[in-house]
Amino acid sequence: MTELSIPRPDDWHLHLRDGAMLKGVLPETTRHFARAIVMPNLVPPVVTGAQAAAYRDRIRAALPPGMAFEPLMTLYLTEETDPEDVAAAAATGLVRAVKLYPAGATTNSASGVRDFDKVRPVLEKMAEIGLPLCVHGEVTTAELDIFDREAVFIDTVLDPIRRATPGLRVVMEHITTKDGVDYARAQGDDLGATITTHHLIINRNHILVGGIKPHYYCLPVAKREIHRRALVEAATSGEARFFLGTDSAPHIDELKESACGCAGCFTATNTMSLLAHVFEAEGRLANLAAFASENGPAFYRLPVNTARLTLVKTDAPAAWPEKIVTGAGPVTVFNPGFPVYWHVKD
Ligand SMILES: NC(=O)N[C@@H](CC(=O)O)C(=O)O
Ligand SMILES: [Zn+2]
Ligand SMILES: [Zn+2]
Repeated sequence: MTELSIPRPDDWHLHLRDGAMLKGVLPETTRHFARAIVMPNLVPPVVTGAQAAAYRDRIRAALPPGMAFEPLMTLYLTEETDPEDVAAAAATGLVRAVKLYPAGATTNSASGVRDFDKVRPVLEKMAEIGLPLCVHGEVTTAELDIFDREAVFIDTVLDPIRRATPGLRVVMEHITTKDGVDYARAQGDDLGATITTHHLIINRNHILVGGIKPHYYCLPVAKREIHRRALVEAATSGEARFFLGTDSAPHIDELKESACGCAGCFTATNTMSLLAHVFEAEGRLANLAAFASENGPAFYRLPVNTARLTLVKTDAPAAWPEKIVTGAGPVTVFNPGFPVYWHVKD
């Protein structure tokens, strides 16, 4: 097949940041995606309904002229979050999910949750109203090996939270392990899991072999090849519980290429080309629509987009800029390290 038409995709996990960075990276997403679940880990974080409304307005103001794009807002769960504020923000459709960051787990997560008993009333309210909880699933215990943090989180935090809060709808964000895939598959339809573009392409060798590659460093960190294979198999399976969340997370080069480089891969620009490549290599191009365009809306109880996106395979490799120039500084686009022949038709 050399041409593939799918419903316009959505990104169910995206970092847009704010200010000059927002302005610079937003067109990279809106070019291909109709909607995105926008992560709330700004500094300071988006905690209240009023802050989410103000952030949504800043995103709308930064949109390229004439561009239709719907930001789906999230709230950053803190130990002080007010269940009534969450419910009010969800009732108007402003807020589509609440994000749980264990304190210290990732970029800008210092205000995250330490004591899960403190957020129990919010979780119970969310279960009542059907509002999904999006979870960064890594424990932060200092002694625990960074490659084991997701698997241990599932057993010691995620599963107990779900058992204690019947009816709570949960999205395991950016799963990176076979353990995550297996756990997701064993649950009912109240659990979904997003998979990023880059975790379908890199394993931990890509970060470390032949010199350290800061642009491949993200959290959760890429794992062994058996885990990448499990993610590819899950993403391309067409199963309803797995959907695309790019976790495209821009950081300026200066902060990535540093003695203490920060976590995040920027994939908004070339995600659709990369996904078509991965799905074709599995012989599962027919399931790309499910993963990128259909399963996410079904989980979030939203309609599939009526507009469409066409991908074309050509003899010449697809080209994209090595870096996006933003007012905050240059942001390096994720480089898969191999040529990709699929590109999005204008
Ligand atoms: N994924 C990352 O490596 N970084 C994200 C945070 C996150 O999603 O954990 C970021 O905000 O930069
Ligand atoms: Zn995360
Ligand atoms: Zn993220």
